[in-house]
Amino acid sequence: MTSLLEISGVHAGYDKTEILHGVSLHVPAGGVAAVLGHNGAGKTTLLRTAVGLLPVKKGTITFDGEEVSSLSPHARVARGFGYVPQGQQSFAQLSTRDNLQLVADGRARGKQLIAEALDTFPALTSLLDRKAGLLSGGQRQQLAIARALITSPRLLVLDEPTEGIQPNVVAEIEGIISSLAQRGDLSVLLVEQHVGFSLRASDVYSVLDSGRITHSGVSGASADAEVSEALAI
Ligand SMILES: Nc1ncnc2c1ncn2[C@@H]1O[C@H](COP(=O)(O)OP(=O)(O)OP(=O)(O)O)[C@@H](O)[C@H]1O
Repeated sequence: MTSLLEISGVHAGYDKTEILHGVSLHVPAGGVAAVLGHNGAGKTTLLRTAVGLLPVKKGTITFDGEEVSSLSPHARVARGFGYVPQGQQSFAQLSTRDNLQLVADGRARGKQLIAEALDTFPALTSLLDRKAGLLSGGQRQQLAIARALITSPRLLVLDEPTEGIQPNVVAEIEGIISSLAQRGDLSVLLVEQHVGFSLRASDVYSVLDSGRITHSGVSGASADAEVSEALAI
């Protein structure tokens, strides 16, 4: 598998505090890469650096063969980055429909893109008139991913999509991520704390510990023991 995203020896952080100390990983084209790690390991910092919200101090980020390390977040979105931050963010006072419409506005195939997003998340169809702030955590997460899909990303960057979500809905989100990855035209960089979920939904994994990748490899049930040991769980 060729890589869509290559992160090579990246150092990054906040002002004078370096959080990532030379992180390297790749997202296979049409595949899913999972990043696992404890709270505070630097997972969100890594995603924010990947999408351009934090500067790369050293190292490179390459997207589809082009170095994007110093491109703005906007320029990365234009190339096909879609970012779903932690916390299922959407406009709480707006309806589900308006939350989708806001992203679709101005896009040539806006209507069709909304229809496709609703095909992926049929549960949202009956919630179109409900304010986003009244949706459950799982429904809000679906809305957040649906909003990102309307931008037709080539790379979907997901930060802990199961955080704060009931176990039965976790399985649903897992199924959706797996089916998105089957489309072939979409790659996913996924940060997750659930080991089983991450290894089932991904093709490759990396374990991040204190800003360094300590373990990485091909996902699957056989990786479970190594990852659990790496995370000491
Ligand atoms: N805006 C900030 N300014 C300074 N330090 C920060 C900032 N945001 C996060 N940090 C620090 O960076 C480190 C990594 O945080 P980060 O949020 O990337 O970890 P994480 O692995 O995503 O954790 P979690 O699973 O809890 O979300 C932590 O020590 C955190 O305190």
